[in-house]
Amino acid sequence: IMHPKYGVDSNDPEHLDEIMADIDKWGIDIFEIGQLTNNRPMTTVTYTILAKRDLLRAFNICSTTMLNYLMTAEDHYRPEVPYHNGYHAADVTQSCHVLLSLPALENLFTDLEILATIFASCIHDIDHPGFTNNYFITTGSDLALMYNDESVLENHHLAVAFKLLQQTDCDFLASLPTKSRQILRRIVISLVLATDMNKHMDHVAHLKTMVEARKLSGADILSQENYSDRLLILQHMIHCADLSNPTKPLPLYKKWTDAIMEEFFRQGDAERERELDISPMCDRLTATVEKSQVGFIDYIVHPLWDTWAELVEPGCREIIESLEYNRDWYYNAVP
Ligand SMILES: O[C@@H](CN1CCOCC1)Cn1nccc1-c1ccc(OC(F)F)c(OC2CCCC2)c1
Ligand SMILES: [Zn+2]
Repeated sequence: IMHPKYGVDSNDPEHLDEIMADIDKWGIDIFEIGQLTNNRPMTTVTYTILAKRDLLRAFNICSTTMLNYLMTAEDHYRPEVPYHNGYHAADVTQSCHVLLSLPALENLFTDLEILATIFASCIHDIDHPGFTNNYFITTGSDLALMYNDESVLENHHLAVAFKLLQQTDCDFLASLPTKSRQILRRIVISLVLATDMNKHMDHVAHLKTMVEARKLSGADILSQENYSDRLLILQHMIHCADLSNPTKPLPLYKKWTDAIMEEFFRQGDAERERELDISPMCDRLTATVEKSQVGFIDYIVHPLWDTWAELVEPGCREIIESLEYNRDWYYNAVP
């Protein structure tokens, strides 16, 4: 059967054609894609990328099954959660798609590794409840009990995503040989676990070590890195994509900031209600949004992207410039 061009129907196909022409560009408007597809940004973006990269054909994936999985997965993101919903999933997936195409990474990854990265990105926050790992741990939730306080949400996202494959007509990996399924599962688990902010410092340190080692060995291009280095690069890539909001065009960045702050404030409201300590930046009565973004960029986002930029230079120059422009904008907006 034939499917719509981007996998989903649109109320304005011509306009969607225009927007989707930028699918390979940093700064595509994910919010507009959602408005044109009845809130299906994740399915639209992921299906388009997999089809464009010819991965559906490469792995003999049935389009109907792929779309069944993507729609079901997108239905398992919670629309009432301000930030961690299908729009964020679409954003991280499309950002990884652009990073995978950087010249320095050309011909480095296998099709299976690329499929795994796109799959991991689109499900990496599935069924996110809109509260942090720390909230579930300190409130002694069943989820923290289930995962022994270790990467609680990330383990949950993985379990939900793989469970959905067991639904009839959703197993888009059915035609993969068992060995490939096992390799893909291994990569997806490792990439989603890598999005745990607790792992941030280890990431940056580990990638810095690899970049330094390559400098010493004089290897000027990334080629045929060993498996563990390739996996490390993909882990860093999805983490960069997850923390890429401050590197996007300012109007988009501001929308992401409004969304995450509302999500954090709702957690702060719940903590106040339960007479718990209110987490940093979660108190809507005392928050300093602009100052927090400057700190977020200076201490977390810029150091992370600086390391990445060194690995893939000069592919990220514009992205870093956009980040530095945005940082100055928020710095000057501090009341
Ligand atoms: O929570 C963040 C890291 N923690 C580290 C410990 O201190 C508090 C912040 C990362 N993270 N994790 C999930 C979502 C986000 C996250 C994503 C986009 C964010 O801002 C903007 F780009 F939209 C964002 O901003 C928060 C509020 C002010 C500073 C950080 C957060
Ligand atoms: Zn995320």
